Amino acid sequence: MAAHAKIYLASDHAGVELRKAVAAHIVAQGLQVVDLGPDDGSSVDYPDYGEKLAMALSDDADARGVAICGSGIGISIAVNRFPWARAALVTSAEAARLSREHNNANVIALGERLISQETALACIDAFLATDFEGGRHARRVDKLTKLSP
Ligand SMILES: O=C(CO)[C@H](O)[C@H](O)[C@H](O)COP(=O)(O)O
Repeated sequence: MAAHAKIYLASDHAGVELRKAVAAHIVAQGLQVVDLGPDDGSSVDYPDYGEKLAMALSDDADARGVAICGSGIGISIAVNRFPWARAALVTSAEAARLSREHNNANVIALGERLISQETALACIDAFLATDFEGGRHARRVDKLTKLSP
């Protein structure tokens, strides 16, 4: 990942605690975080924060995103409504690594209610440290971009 790249974070109410832990973890590595909220655990709707995150990535090809809700499912569905987003919902560092190597994922989605903080941070580390492999995977990712009904 480019050293100057921004990492945007967003969650719903069920992802606030993990999002704050992820933010601190990334900042401690000297990387740039933009936290899109919400600030506290008052109930909000994941489509709204998925949209905020996707829109923040719309004109920044180097940027990455972290999307968190209770399961990671709702917010990953929301983010993937936007054609420039490739959000990967992962539960292991191995899956996070593959999401970068094979899928060039620009967003990692996590479920605060389903995985431990330790696993989540290991997923983040793998996601940030891994480059896209290109080659045959580039052909497939290009096809993803062109898919339409
Ligand atoms: O989208 C989800 C479930 O697939 C997320 O886990 C949400 O965070 C969850 O639905 C929120 O549920 P709550 O009962 O309103 O806290």
